[in-house]
Amino acid sequence: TSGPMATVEASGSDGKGRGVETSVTYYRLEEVAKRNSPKEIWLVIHGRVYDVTRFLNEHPGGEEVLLEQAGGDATESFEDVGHSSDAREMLKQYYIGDVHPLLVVLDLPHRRCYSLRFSVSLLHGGEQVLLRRPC
Ligand code: HEM
Repeated sequence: TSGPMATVEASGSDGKGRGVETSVTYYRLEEVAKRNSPKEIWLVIHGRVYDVTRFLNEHPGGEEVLLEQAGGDATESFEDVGHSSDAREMLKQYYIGDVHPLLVVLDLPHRRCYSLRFSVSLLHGGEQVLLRRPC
């Protein structure tokens, strides 16, 4: 299979009488893993998927570090650098969807080692969960 696993649209009220609509596209980890070359680079940071292809030659930290993380979970390396709030703000322009939490969990028994973070809430702003089996 290919393409995003699902797009979930939700609408509701924000409690102040205003309508709120949210749309989240969920990707399988295998889909992300394919985008691992300079032609197309996707990264996962805190359970969110970013297409950083057009950011590659603009990254102040260089292309190399992004290529190293391409197609995988870059949460730890992104946080280790101590990126500024400006850098965190920039993430938004490259956001394309989320990693689906349930699929990630189901896939774990097949993996020898892993370190995965994702947000539990269907909508944004949920708790972060870290699942880890060290290599
Ligand atoms: C879309 C994701 C990313 C964005 C938007 C981003 C953005 C930035 C920005 C704006 C800076 C300048 C310093 C700052 O404002 O903090 C920076 C520096 C840097 N970034 Fe990233 N970055 C991303 C991903 C990564 C990843 C995955 C790594 C992996 C190691 C990384 C490593 C670095 C390094 C080493 C520097 C240089 C720090 C320095 O020279 O002081 N970045 N990045």
